[in-house]
Amino acid sequence: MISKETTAFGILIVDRADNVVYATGGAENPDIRHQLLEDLQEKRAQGGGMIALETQTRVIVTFRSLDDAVVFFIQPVEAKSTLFDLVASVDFAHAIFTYLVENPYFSMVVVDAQARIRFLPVVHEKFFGLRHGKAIGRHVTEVIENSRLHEVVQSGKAEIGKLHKMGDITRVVTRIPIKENGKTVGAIGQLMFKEPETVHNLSREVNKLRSEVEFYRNELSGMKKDSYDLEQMVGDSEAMRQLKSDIVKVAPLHVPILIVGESGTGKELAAHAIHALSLRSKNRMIFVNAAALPGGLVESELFGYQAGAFTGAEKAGRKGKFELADKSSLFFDEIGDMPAEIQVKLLRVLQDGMFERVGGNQVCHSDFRLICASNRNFQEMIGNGQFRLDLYYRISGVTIRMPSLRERLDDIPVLTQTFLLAFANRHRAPVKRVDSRVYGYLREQAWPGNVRQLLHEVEKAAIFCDGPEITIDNFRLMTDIPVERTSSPAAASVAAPAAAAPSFSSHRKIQDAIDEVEKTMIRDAMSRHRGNKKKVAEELGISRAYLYKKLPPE
Ligand SMILES: Nc1ncnc2c1ncn2[C@@H]1O[C@H](COP(=O)(O)OP(=O)(O)OP(=O)(O)O)[C@@H](O)[C@H]1O
Repeated sequence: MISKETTAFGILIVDRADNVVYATGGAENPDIRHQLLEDLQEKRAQGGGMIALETQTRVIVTFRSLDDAVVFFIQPVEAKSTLFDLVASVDFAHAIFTYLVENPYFSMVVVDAQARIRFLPVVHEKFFGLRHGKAIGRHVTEVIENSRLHEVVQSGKAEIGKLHKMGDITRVVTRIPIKENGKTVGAIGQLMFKEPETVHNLSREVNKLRSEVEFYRNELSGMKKDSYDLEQMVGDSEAMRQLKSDIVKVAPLHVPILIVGESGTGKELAAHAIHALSLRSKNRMIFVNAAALPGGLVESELFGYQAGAFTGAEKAGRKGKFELADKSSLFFDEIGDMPAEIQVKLLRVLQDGMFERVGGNQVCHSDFRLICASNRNFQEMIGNGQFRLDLYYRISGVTIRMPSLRERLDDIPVLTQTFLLAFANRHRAPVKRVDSRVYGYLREQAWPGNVRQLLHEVEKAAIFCDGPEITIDNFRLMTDIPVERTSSPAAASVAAPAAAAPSFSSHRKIQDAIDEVEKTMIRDAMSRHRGNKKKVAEELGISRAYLYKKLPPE
């Protein structure tokens, strides 16, 4: 039977000859005493430590070996004590506690319920110029300038990350009330950051990230709302004015539109504008990239599938792109890259909007408005059997041709400024000015990658420009710009349905040389970017689909 005292706090002192010279409280418990007296030599050698003892009650013993004795402080803990678990399972727990109280970043000032200092780490004593132990028992306000630990003891409310000014020095601290059985028994003060600048830097970083998130959120919501309109298509040249006026005319009509033009001329932007100006604009435009359709899944992607159509299919079945585009627009990008076997499958749905889901036998109907885009030469493809003539008729109710940048050099200044403004917004940086000679220089370039390439060159120049003004020197990498790749792929701005693009046979011989240069450039860029196709396409100002076509089969 263990008496009340034997489970209480206790002290045990053992002299150099291993005799117990003092035992009180928990130290009178024979079980505890027996365990503490074991391996005394080892404990002396350790100098001090912590032990978790599992007797009838749980106790934590802290011991210290002095010159002439070993002193044990016994403290009973609750059955579910986390402290006990830590000390019992980590045999270097004592070292951890020492680290926590001695390391300047963790070390804490401890005050009791009367705000008297109970513990002040040595680093703090040195900082305040106090001799060791001199602060103990004094009211915290007498020792630490501007301390608020007494307020925290009073209020019982923590103060996290507060600035603490002591003379010329400002630090960031945390003050936490310590409670036992719901009562505030003291408080601890702890240093969080030596320099408040660290916090300012962190907070600046967080604000920057926040505004970037905000920016992308706005971008995204803009995309979701399909809020693209003609304003997104920057340019006031004659060619652009004509293009915009054509778009305004055809957008509200229920005719399929084919947008042709070289890579990077803004075909996708035009598709957005057409949708935004159409009567279907309140519904989301649905996208299909014909060049990126996964082989085995083309049909289910486009037409959807019936419940249980195949293994791995979603239980409830799934809508395909045509169904999703009901009462909206369906944008088929890179339609010229559509594999022949798929082309034939599109004929019916493009004729009357009727289709069947994969695995189903019910005929569905979708009221979609078709917008297609391609940088391919349809006349050539139709001529050599790569593209079906009947499909071409169905997609090209009206053909819109995007002017290349070379045909609208007057737009270079406004495009450059637009890109610089967007760049500055994105990076939260001031907008750079442009030396007027830059525009003349830019007009002289070949721009095979069109607006996309101009965009990339302007952004690169903004990165390389250290000052507030962009000069020709900042475009030095433009020596990399490849020679002109192709001629315009298609015909007049708004063409009659059957009007295919003009032939380019007169360019054939030059074309061979161009193809050769193109091959070399792609090969070099592939090796420079270690096969990263995205980067290669970006650098060369060509679309990824085009790049895939030009790469040798793997
Ligand atoms: N008139 C313009 N005003 C502002 N930005 C433009 C304009 N035309 C093109 N751009 C920009 O150039 C880049 C390429 O445009 P987009 O993707 O619409 O071209 P694309 O003709 O569809 O290219 P691809 O044939 O390679 O798919 C985009 O970043 C786009 O925002």
